[in-house]
Amino acid sequence: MEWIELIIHTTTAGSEPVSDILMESGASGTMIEDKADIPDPSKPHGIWEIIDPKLLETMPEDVLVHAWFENNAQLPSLVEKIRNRLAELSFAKDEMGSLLLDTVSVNDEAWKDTWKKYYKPFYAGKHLLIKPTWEPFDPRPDDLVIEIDPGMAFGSGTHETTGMCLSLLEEIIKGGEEIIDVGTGSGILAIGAALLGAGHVLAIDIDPDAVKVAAENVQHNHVDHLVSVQQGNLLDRVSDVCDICVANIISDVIISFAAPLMSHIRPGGLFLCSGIVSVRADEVAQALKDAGYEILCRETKGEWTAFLSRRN
Ligand SMILES: C[S@@+](CC[C@H](N)C(=O)[O-])C[C@H]1O[C@@H](n2cnc3c(N)ncnc32)[C@H](O)[C@@H]1O
Repeated sequence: MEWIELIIHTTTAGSEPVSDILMESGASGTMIEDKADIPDPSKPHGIWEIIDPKLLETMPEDVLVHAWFENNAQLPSLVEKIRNRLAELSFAKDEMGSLLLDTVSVNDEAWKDTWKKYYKPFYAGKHLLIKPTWEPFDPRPDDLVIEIDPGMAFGSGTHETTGMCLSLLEEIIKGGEEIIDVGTGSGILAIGAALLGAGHVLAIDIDPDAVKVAAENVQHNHVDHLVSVQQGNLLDRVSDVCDICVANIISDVIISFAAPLMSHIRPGGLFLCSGIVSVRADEVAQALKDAGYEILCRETKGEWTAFLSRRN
């Protein structure tokens, strides 16, 4: 398969809106390259030790947003639409930078390696450390390390929607819960839940490639006795009932899935949903309330919203 990498030149202020345009256009992943994200190495900083000291010297002056798309017949018209949305963005907001768009062709192997260049260990929540499988790193004694190779699946942990789920899971898992992870992607949330003390996690994805990647990651993290991975459309072939359901999927799916999901959550159980573009958050909140959930918390990061709700 051939992949096309789009590179947009912008500013720190422009990086999130540009990244959101690319994700909403169907990018397999985005990566922001911004010098401002790198802590000053001369000052003591908890995470500097996990960043390559040479990184800063090699970084470009512009903020670059990289995004990867499968090369197919629709790509030229998609790139045109992205150009139009970037033009609208520069018109609507100041300080977005040049918004120049470069394209680079990359084959499957090169795509994997490109990702790897930017993917470094980082903390999501207080104790959850996301570590690419190939990166050496000495964790702190109380760290819970999720080793991930996302491959072609979504779920490196760098996306806001995943980050919000991980930190909320860290707050709500007390130990022994039965959990269903709908749209598991790389398996990152399922593995995190298992490390946090869940009794069992059922991880489901519609995409067979994601199921394969998730199963490999589950095995790599030695939680295969706690996590079962299976292919399926939402909970179509599932009869399990859980204490917590987590779903990092798009708004439309959450809206239509909230009511039927109820019968899979025990009374008093929790539904954690993410992947909601904030402009649609009120619509999702209404769907949750209409289905009978009580919203316990609403979190926003960048342009994204997550809800923690309870089945009463
Ligand atoms: C945004 S990714 C989330 C991946 C991971 N859980 C995370 O938080 O990073 C959404 C995942 O949902 C899966 N998905 C989309 N529609 C689905 C459906 N109807 N049933 C099951 N999985 C679905 C996609 O294949 C994708 O892997």
